Amino acid sequence: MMRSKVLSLVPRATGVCRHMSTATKLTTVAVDDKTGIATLTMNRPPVNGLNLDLLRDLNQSIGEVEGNKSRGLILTSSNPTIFSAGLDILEMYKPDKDRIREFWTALQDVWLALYGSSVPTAAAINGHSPAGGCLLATSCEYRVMLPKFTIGLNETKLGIVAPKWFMSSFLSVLPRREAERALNQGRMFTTEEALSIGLIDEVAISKEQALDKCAQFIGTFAKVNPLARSLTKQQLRAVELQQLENERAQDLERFLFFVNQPSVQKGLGIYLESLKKKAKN
Ligand SMILES: CCCCCCCCCCC/C=C/C(=O)SCCNC(=O)CCNC(=O)[C@H](O)C(C)(C)COP(=O)(O)OP(=O)(O)OC[C@H]1O[C@@H](n2cnc3c(N)ncnc32)[C@H](O)[C@@H]1OP(=O)(O)O
Repeated sequence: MMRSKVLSLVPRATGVCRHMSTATKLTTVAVDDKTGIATLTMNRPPVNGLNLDLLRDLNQSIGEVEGNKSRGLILTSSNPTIFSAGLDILEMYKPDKDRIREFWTALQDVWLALYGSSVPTAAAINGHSPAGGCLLATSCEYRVMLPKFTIGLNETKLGIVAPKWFMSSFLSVLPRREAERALNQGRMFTTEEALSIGLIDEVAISKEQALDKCAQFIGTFAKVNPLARSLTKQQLRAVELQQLENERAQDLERFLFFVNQPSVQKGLGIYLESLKKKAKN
């Protein structure tokens, strides 16, 4: 059955996959007709850096999945080695004063939509997932990761501070003691370390297997009343969601104040240079 504007038909392992009405270019949504599960793929080369445009497209795609009665949402990346490199540092370095407000507001929107999503969510982490990438993954209810990649909130290593709501997602997955130590250290975990600490739920040997495992997780809710499940999830997550809703404006001002500090700008500039030098070598 056609559930939205269909742009193309692409066969997948589980069923016929319908590409939905994503007029956007940096994300795609494909709904499997057999399972009813939507796969949301980030596609912003080279590293899925979360800039304003990708954040806007993520918002639109999450909204689309919420609206099209999908049974669940799997978040993944089209890049074979990077889930997301986190926030695009170019948005924060020597920022345009209007754009950076829109950027942070769009990031808040993405977190509220994903962490608060009414459908079951899972991340197929098919590559590195630092900082904002880890935020996206930990906002989902389940995580499956491929071997030999890294994940974590490395902000302190960059001389920046993860906001409270980044920490909320992290704390919804890790025990407090582990989360506190990792956040203070800015620690990046290998896939194997992430599994042993509980930051991810499973390891998969391929992206296909990761998507299947995510679909299996979402399938575990098949016999659960959807309204009861979604109200339960929303109650469990309500405190953190409400806190950001209540403090959105202050959170934005705190971010702007912090990011515009000369020492923070200097640190971001040095970090960007080091990334570029690494890319050249
Ligand atoms: C009191 C409370 C106050 C609170 C105030 C709030 C304060 C601010 C909070 C901000 C929170 C920030 C969250 C973030 O997400 S910051 C971003 C963190 N991300 C990283 O550290 C990742 C950096 N990248 C990497 O480690 C690697 O690139 C990666 C492992 C992802 C991939 O490696 P690979 O070797 O495959 O690719 P390259 O390193 O060669 O990169 C290719 C090009 O992409 C550029 N790049 C990479 N990452 C970023 C990025 N995050 N932003 C912008 N650009 C990025 C890299 O420079 C290369 O570019 P060129 O090809 O032009 O050289």
